[in-house]
Amino acid sequence: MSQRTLTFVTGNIKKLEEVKAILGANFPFEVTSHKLDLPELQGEINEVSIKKCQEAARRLRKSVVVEDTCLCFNALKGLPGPYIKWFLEKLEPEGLTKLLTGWEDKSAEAVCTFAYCPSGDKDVILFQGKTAGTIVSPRGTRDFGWDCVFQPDGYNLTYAEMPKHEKNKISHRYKALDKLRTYFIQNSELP
Ligand SMILES: O=P(O)(O)OP(=O)(O)OP(=O)(O)OC[C@H]1O[C@@H](n2cnc3c(O)ncnc32)[C@H](O)[C@@H]1O
Ligand SMILES: [Mg+2]
Repeated sequence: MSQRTLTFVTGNIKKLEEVKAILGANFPFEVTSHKLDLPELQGEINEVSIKKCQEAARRLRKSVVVEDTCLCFNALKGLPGPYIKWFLEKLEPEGLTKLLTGWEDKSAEAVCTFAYCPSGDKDVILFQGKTAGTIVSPRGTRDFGWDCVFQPDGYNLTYAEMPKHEKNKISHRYKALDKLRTYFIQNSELP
């Protein structure tokens, strides 16, 4: 019997790896990916995800899942937030740490938002997960975004120093996918 598929639209291979590892074999849908670097509008976190999802569904003409990840510094009232990609690209991980030099508060929140746009439907369903942590000087591997500067609360290791399966048990992405998984198991006739 062929398994139903869920199309995850992303230009980021590391995200896709984590999504597959976290959902694992028991997820009732096969996750296939479509590489598309979508335009990301400015706005609040949920708004960015909703627009991104609608655009992906419009372009591919089918139901899709997209994901947007934010890194929010509390001292900066949530910035860089959805703009973290561009901050990271220009400043590199060292620069992210330096951004907080003038502030005592180094706390931050990693926020992951999956958005599901059922085919032909304007309504977008969001699944969000948050993990609190501290911004530190870079430590660990450099293979995924800002992992080397984010130390989750309760750990002495940055995400980049943790084995992948440890990160995947506590991460912002894990928490969001847990909600998405529950939804798709309860609505297994979708998409
Ligand atoms: O095509 P999409 O899915 O949008 O992929 P992207 O790489 O553009 O990703 P975002 O727009 O969500 O921007 C988030 C930025 O944060 C990085 N990032 C996302 N998840 C991360 C994680 O779990 N750990 C570290 N960096 C992460 C990612 O590499 C980007 O630089
Ligand atoms: Mg993006």
